[in-house]
Amino acid sequence: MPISTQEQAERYARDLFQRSLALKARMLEGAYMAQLASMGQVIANALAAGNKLLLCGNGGSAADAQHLAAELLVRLRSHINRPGLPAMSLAMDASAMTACGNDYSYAAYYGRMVQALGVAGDVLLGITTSGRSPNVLHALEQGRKQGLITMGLLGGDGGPALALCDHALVVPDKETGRVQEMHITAGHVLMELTEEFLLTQGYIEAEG
Ligand SMILES: O=C(CO)[C@@H](O)[C@H](O)[C@H](O)[C@H](O)COP(=O)(O)O
Ligand SMILES: [Zn+2]
Repeated sequence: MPISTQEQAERYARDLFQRSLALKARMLEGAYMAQLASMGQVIANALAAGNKLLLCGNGGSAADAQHLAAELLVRLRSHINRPGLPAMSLAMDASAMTACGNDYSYAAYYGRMVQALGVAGDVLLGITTSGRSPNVLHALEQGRKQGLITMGLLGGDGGPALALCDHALVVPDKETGRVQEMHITAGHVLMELTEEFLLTQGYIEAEG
C-alpha cells in the first residue's frame, strides 16, 4: 500500500498495532498459556538440576535469543536481584559463525554449537517464525541426538521444526513480524516463569 500522507502512515501504523493486538488476544484462547506454563516449569527444572538454556534463531530471532539469554544471565525485573542463571545465545560468536560458514556451511553452525556445548538435560530453545530455517532444524536434530530437551517458539504450521520439539508454542500466524512480536512476549513470559519457579521452589534467593 503506497504511503504519501501523514494520515495514510497513521492508518498503516494503527493497522499493524491492531493485527498485533488481535493475535495476542487470540493466543489467550486455546492451549497457548498451558504450553507456556509447562515450558517455564521445564526450563526451571533443568536449571535447578544444574543444566543450562541454549537459544538460537536467525535475524530478529537471533536478537531475541540474545535478549532472552541476557534476562537470565543478568536481571529480568529491576526489583529482583539474584544470582546469574546459565543461559547462552548461540547467535553471538562472529568468529565461530564465519569459520563454520566459510569451512562448512551456515546451516551447520547451530548444530555444531549444540554438539560442542550442549549436554544431556540442557534445554535448547529454537526460535523460528517459519519453523523452516535449516540451521535451527539442524540444532534441534543435534539436540535430540544428545539428550537435550528441545523447545520451539514457532509460527505458521510449525514447519518441520515442530516434530523436532519436545515442547513448542506455535503462533497461529504466518507474518514474520507479527509472529516475532508474539515470540518476544512469550519469551519474556518464559523467562519470568522460570525465575518465579526457581525463587518459589527455593533454588535461588533474591538478594537485598
Ligand atoms: O526480523 C526479521 C523480520 O521481522 C528478519 O530479520 C527475520 O528474522 C529473518 O528474515 C529470518 O531469517 C527469518 O527466519 P525464520 O523466522 O523463518 O526462522
Ligand atoms: Zn523483525
